[in-house]
Amino acid sequence: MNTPILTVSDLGVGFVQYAGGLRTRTVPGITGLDLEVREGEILAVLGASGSGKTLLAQAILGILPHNAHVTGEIRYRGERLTAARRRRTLGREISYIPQSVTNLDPLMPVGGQVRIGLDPKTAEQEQRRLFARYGLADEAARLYPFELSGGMLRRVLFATGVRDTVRLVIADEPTPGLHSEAVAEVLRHLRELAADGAAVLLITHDILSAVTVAERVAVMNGGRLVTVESASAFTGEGDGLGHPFARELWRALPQNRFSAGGVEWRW
Ligand SMILES: Nc1ncnc2c1ncn2[C@@H]1O[C@H](COP(=O)(O)OP(=O)(O)OP(=O)(O)O)[C@@H](O)[C@H]1O
Ligand code: NI
Repeated sequence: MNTPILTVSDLGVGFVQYAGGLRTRTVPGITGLDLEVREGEILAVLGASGSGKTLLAQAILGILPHNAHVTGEIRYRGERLTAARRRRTLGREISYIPQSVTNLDPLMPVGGQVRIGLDPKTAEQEQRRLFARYGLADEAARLYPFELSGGMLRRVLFATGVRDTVRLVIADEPTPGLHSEAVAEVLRHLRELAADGAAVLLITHDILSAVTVAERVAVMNGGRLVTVESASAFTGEGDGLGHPFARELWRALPQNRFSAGGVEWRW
């Protein structure tokens, strides 16, 4: 059995809001969430907009907004992921592929952004290697983000996020707005990282990407983890899915609507 890389136990994220005067109230963002990702595995986290997926990523990375209050425990390779441990591991062993290309600096050529955090002696060479790995031309290193297409920017995000030493990859919606070939390419890159032994947490609301690339699919709704299903159960009419919510998601896909065993799907 592969070793657990990331273990999240009873995670809670709440937001402290002022309710008039000095009174505050806590609005829940994530409640009682448990999950584990093992080396070499892709776990997809699937959920509608606002279900708490990005909050989960931000909680792991320690980059939640200041008004957020976190409870529960996050372990990386068996040990608590404290602020000190994050400083040592983020960008080296733990890599983050953010939801938005606005995470790139608009005022800096992309080659320089890929070299950030690399050993200065070998940074240039390593950046070229990463560009080659992600199908970016050498000359693109001198370009600014606004000069690149959406698909190329996604590749730059991979090149900035991924290091040789990586053991945990957190990718937050790496495929929106991409045409199907570019989506397949992003998924292939995630598969490669898992094949190299990394644990991959793929956050997405695209059920087809999730079931194509992941081994297991965690379904979130309203800040809670509803169920973790085997990706292979998302097939046919979804009868192998353990939880009715997962079956409903699967059967609601346009291409599955008329295949629900002769039962007409409600519109
Ligand atoms: N700074 C904040 N203060 C208060 N509430 C917040 C804050 N940030 C996020 N939330 C709330 O937490 C909930 C979960 O947000 P989150 O960004 O994790 O959703 P998501 O599943 O990533 O959605 P999407 O698919 O749109 O990216 C949302 O209802 C959001 O309104
Ligand atoms: Ni999000």
